[in-house]
Amino acid sequence: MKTCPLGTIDKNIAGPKYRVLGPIGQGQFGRVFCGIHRQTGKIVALKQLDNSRLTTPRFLHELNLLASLQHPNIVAFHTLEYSKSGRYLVMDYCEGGTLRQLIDTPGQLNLKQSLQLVIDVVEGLAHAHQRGIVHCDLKPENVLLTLTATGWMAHLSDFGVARLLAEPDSETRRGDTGSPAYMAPERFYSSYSPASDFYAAGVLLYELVLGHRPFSGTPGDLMTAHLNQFLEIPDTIPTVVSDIIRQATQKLPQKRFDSAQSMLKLLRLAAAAEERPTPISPPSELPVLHTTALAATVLALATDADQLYCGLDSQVTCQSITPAGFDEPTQYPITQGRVMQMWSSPQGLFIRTQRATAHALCWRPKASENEAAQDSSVHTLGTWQSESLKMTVESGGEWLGVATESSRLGGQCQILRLPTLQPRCSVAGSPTHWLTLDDRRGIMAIPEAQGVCLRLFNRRGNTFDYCRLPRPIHQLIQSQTHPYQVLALAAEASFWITLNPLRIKQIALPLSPTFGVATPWGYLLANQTGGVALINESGDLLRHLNLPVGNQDVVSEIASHQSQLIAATWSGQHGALYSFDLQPFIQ
Ligand SMILES: Nc1ncnc2c1ncn2[C@@H]1O[C@H](COP(=O)(O)OP(=O)(O)OP(=O)(O)O)[C@@H](O)[C@H]1O
Repeated sequence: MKTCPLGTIDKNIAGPKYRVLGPIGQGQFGRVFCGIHRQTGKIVALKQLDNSRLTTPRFLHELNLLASLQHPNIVAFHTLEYSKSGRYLVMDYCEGGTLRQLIDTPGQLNLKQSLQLVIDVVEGLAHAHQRGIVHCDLKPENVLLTLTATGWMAHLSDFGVARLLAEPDSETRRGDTGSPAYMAPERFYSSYSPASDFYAAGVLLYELVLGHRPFSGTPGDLMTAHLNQFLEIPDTIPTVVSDIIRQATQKLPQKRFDSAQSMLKLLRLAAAAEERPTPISPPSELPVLHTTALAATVLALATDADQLYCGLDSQVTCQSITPAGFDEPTQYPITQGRVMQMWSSPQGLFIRTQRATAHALCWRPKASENEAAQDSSVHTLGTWQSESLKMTVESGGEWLGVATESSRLGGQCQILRLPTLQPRCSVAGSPTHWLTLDDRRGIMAIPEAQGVCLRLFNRRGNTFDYCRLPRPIHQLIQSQTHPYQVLALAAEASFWITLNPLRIKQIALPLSPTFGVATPWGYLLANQTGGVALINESGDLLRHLNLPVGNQDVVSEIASHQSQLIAATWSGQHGALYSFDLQPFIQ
């Protein structure tokens, strides 16, 4: 067992060509891993095929079917790998997880997006049916998701139960039945046809639109319901959508859609007619805990266990946060230019400043126990000349990342040890954003024609392209509790990303955030007009809130302190520092 870059598992488990990054799931026939092709850097799914649980005929059956199917809406099968630990199917990796996970996160899909996912599914079915293959086990667990510029794209997976239309009867009775909650009536009698898949697609559409399945109970209850009960569809659902569900779920197969194309035609009509935005519940107003007047705009905010630091033009103020509000501030003049960014860390406060093309990093070391906080002074650690410079300080305060742009050399990123600035490694590239994840690895966002590529780099300066996001991002935030979890803020939606193994969630937000900070319970996002969104550690939207700031006020920075949100506002002449209690909203 060796330590692999993103966790502690045997990275050679799937043979020499692939390095395993982490386990992603457990199927009936073995574990599924996220892996990377060592030579090309392509991320793949490695599906282990446990010899004891998967008989050779069953295995050859799935393999044959998979190899004959190549379509954008079917998870692509690449090859079969043999290693000491067994056989592995190598498949395209779907970073969005399963449709089941998306359905179980409320508020992520509107009707148009749900229809688009069912269109994807039926496109995949159309391809399989053309090749004489009936899936026979369509359900949200067997639909995997990838990210595209327009949202989620669905891919059919798991053809383990699939049948060939021309299969003789004896071969079809292998005991693989499918999932009763989505099974067409004839499937309970071992009969099947493409219409059986349309039935399951109708149940899937019902579940996506209404948030629950039409029938529940034991397998026996489900069989009785599918054979005898009609689906009840509320009047609130647009007629064109309820007509599709009704026709797809007719009890007699011959009364359902006669082909995938005829179902697709109606689904596309319904999606084109559906332009309603997702309803957004009105935000709750946050009660103010404390407020203090400010004479200048706050350009940067940071907090530690009991202090609040405000970067105000060419000075930093430091004040205690007490139950009664903010104490009188102590001022530290900064001689290197304007304060642009601050990081609070166990080593003290780091301050990035800028004057024209001159950039500097200043440091106010943490006061030792017998030294009064105001005794510690601010030192300049280093200066850089560059048109543009991006800096990042690792949360432990041990590593500094500096990305500079040179017309001759292109982009160059350096990792330096803090506070000595002793070089650790350098990485080529011009990231728009980057983070040092720990003392061994970091992540950078490299702009591409459409969106960004997230590139990992290690302490030796090696890089590999890890995943792509379909939209440009304007901030990358590292989680406080999981170093390999990040939130990427983008217009319209943000992305919650875990890196070991790779998993991406697109979070539909009620606001376009300008500011974001990590907290012990998740992430705190805000825009300039006082809209706030709370995201939990799993990447789910907890609450949409509003700061009761004046009409003329613009939020210029935010910070978090325990369960408080601290916000600085500026109206052009006056400013204020507010604190708000988030406790009731994060439980
Ligand atoms: N290509 C893939 N990309 C990303 N994740 C995948 C991929 N294939 C499988 N997974 C993940 O692994 C889990 C298990 O997949 P698998 O297909 O083995 O199990 P299953 O759906 O229970 O199927 P089976 O009935 O064959 O056991 C899935 O739920 C999914 O989370």
